[in-house]
Amino acid sequence: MTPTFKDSAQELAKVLEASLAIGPAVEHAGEAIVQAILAGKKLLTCGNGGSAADALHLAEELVGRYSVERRALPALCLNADATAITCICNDYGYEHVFSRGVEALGKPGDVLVGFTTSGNSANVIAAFKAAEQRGMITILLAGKDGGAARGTCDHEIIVPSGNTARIQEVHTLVLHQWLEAIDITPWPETLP
Ligand SMILES: O=C(CO)[C@@H](O)[C@H](O)[C@H](O)[C@H](O)COP(=O)(O)O
Ligand SMILES: [Zn+2]
Repeated sequence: MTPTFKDSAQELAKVLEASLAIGPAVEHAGEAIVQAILAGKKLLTCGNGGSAADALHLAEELVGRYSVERRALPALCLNADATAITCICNDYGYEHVFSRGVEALGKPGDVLVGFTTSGNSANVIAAFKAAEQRGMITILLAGKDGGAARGTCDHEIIVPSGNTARIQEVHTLVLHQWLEAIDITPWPETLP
C-alpha cells in the first residue's frame, strides 16, 4: 500500500531521531571542509540520481550563498557538466565519470564529498580512490550499511536507514548543517 504523507513524515522523524548519533561525525566533517577552504583548497562533489542533486546543492551554496552574506567559496560539482559526463561515459565508461574529474581537478588537500545512499555506486567509489591517490580529503555520505564505500574514506556519515528517500532527506540536512558552520566562519577577503 502506498504510504501516506503522514507515514513518510513519521518514518523521517524516526530516522532523524536515530541520526542524532551521527552528529559528531557530521560536525567533524564540516570542520574539515572549513579548514580545507581556509587553507586555499576547494571542494569537489558527486553523486547519482537524487544524490547528484544533493551534490549540486552543496556546491551551489558554497559558490553562491546559503543564509548570510559572505564571500564566494570554491566548490565544483562533478555531475554538473553534461558535455563532460557524456564524453567520459562514452569514451571510458560510466564507472569513470567522476574519477576523471578528480584526476583533472583534484589537488592535495582538496575535499571530495561523495553522496551514495547505498555506498555501492562504482563511480563514486572510483572517485574516492582517485581522490585518495591525490592526497585529497574524502567524505562519504551514505546510508544502509555504507556498502562497499564503508571504511574507505577519511570521514564517513552513514544515515541509519534502509530507505533511499529518507537517507537523501537526511543528507540534505547534513549539507545544510555544514553550511551553518561555513556561514559563521570569519572568511578572509583573500584565500591562499
Ligand atoms: O533519487 C532517487 C531515489 O530517491 C534515485 O534517483 C537514486 O538517487 C538513484 O537510483 C541512484 O542511482 C542511487 O544511487 P546510490 O544512492 O545508491 O549511489
Ligand atoms: Zn529521489
